[in-house]
Amino acid sequence: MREKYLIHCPGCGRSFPDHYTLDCPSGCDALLRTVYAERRLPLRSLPGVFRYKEWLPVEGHLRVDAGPVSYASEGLARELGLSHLTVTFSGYWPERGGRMETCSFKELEAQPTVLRLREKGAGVIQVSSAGNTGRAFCQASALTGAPVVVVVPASAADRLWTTVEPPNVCLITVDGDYSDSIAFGREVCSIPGIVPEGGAKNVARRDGMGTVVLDGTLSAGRLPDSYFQAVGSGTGAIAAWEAAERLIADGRFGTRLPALHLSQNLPFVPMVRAWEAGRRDILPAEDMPDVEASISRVYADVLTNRHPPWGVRGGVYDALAASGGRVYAVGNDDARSAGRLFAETEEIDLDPAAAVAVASLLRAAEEGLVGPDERILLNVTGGGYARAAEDLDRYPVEPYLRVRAGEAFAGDVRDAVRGWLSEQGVAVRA
Ligand SMILES: Cc1ncc(COP(=O)(O)O)c(C=O)c1O
Repeated sequence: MREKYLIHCPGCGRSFPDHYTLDCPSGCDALLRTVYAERRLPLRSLPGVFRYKEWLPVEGHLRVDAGPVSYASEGLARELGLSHLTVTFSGYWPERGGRMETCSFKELEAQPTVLRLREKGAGVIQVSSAGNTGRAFCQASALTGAPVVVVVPASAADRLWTTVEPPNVCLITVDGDYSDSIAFGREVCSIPGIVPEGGAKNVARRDGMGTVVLDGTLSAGRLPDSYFQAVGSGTGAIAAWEAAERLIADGRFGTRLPALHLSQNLPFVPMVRAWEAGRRDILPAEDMPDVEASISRVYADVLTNRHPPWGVRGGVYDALAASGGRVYAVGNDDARSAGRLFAETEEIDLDPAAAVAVASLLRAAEEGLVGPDERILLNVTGGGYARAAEDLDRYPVEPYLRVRAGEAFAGDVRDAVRGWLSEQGVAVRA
């Protein structure tokens, strides 16, 4: 039987079967990609994101309604003088079919990732997050029963909730920032049986996010000329580029890559600075000066990733270069007023990150960086929190362990996580 997909390394050119593979076995510094046997996108009559199952690295599917929804904008499009604006919305908006109950596109990543891991029998997944990603994985855990270890800064713990109970989550809060949580999460993965979710390296995350471009393109009938998104790690932007390449190879939707228009929130804009300086490297002193202070001042704090996959082969720099893209540094006031404008014209509330993307579109339209008749895809990466609060139950995820920044992952702390793992029926070696 032919394989549904293979993993391909753009570094050495080798292709191989997937064993939940995150890195090239030859050690190449490149993001691995999936290559699907089906070149033409077949659609499945399945719910949510699994409609695009043939281009997801999974065999089965989950019975979950959460997927991207796309529509031709009228209100915002009129306001901006754009004749072909497609909005692809990830969040809770039942009137439009939006059923992502944790309200962000991180559910597009979490569902195929949890399923891929289960199918490959790779172990229990570990996720470090500042909020939306962790919440999406808690929800995936609650829906599937899959055990998940989530590490977050203590200040973000109240962002972790689900709309169904109970998630099977070992929540560890770290009394420090997002970087401390990432460092602690790495140590947790030293326990055999716990595997890192892999971030941008994980093809299930990228292909899940790439469904935004699939959905927006099918809705509009052809590939967009321009694609707008706010970026923190930029994984969604890489995913958009890869999905667009697949649609070009499909042959039915156009031949040109959409230009990526990527935005970050001032004053923390490392990718904007590195791009404007024409650099493949992010230099902390130049691109992230006063890092703690600037992170504390942004409106959309989910965009404050200090280690984005920028210069790696197949990363964000390459995606911008290949597509002839642009970057935008958006101030808090502009983001807030763009969020209000969206709520007035489209009638749904936005995640602050999505408001940053809308602000970049406003600027592009005002400055003529996009033409009035261009076909535009706006990736609204999160929203509908107010709507969800009216309709849905909310179950907070309680911390299982609380640790200090820099605390060693040893002794009682390590034993506690091992104890939790064995409760899940995972064999834990000494
Ligand atoms: C709502 C929302 N939009 C955009 C982003 C940026 O995504 P990425 O970090 O993959 O670039 C995030 C990241 O958490 C997010 O939660």
